[in-house]
Amino acid sequence: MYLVDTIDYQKICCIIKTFEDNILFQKNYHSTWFLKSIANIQKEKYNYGLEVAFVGYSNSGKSSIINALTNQKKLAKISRTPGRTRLINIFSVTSEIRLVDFPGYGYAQVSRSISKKWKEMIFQYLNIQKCLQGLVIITDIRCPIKEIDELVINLAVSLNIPILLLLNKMDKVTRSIQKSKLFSTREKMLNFSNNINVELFSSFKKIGIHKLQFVLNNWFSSDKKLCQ
Ligand SMILES: Nc1nc2c(ncn2[C@@H]2O[C@H](COP(=O)(O)OP(=O)(O)OP(=O)(O)O)[C@@H](O)[C@H]2O)c(=O)[nH]1
Ligand SMILES: [Mg+2]
Repeated sequence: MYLVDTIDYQKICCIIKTFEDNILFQKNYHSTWFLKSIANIQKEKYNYGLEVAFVGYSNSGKSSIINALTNQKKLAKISRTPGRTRLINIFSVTSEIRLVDFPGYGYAQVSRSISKKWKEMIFQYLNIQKCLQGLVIITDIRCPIKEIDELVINLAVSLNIPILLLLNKMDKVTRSIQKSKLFSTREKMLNFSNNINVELFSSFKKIGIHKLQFVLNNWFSSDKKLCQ
């Protein structure tokens, strides 16, 4: 009897804590501010606090998702022209917590050497960034998962970096396509790991924001050690 009570008490405390974290961070995401743009991850590596990176193919909607999450229209620059984000843009949620918006990988109109540099930057970043708590990979729901996405997923899995894969622009397809794409992508991700979270998202319709916040809150949870 006593044991059952203890377990219930622990469960309740855990639920309250998750709830508090969500309330706390929901406010904080909205007051996120631009910290700086950097061109070279090696030189400017942050070695304090916690961060989450947003990566994906050019034009998949990385910057729009950061704007939707923070409920700000112009925090991250968005553009119809792929390849708009050319530097790594870092945003601060608090003095210890950062969101990192990467240039999109793989776009034909950006010269091959620049595109190659951006890819290398992401691989380098994943390998060296000790503050990284998780990786949000963004794809356009209408496009197949690209080989470069798979390479990034493989590397993140091998480094034990948690992944959230967002199928963005869900507003562009019918409900049945949304469902089947979600199902098939979840199936596909099992080939990499059984721990990859896949969700639908639309920054236009503001769908999926709460799930995104929930995952980020977990990654940023106060139990995690700040890197120093
Ligand atoms: N329909 C629809 N369009 C979207 C959505 N999210 C982003 N877009 C559009 O997609 C285009 C690219 O958005 P960005 O946020 O700049 O994409 P990005 O991945 O940051 O692009 P790069 O920085 O160039 O790699 C813009 O025209 C956005 O308005 C969405 O949920 N639905
Ligand atoms: Mg961008």
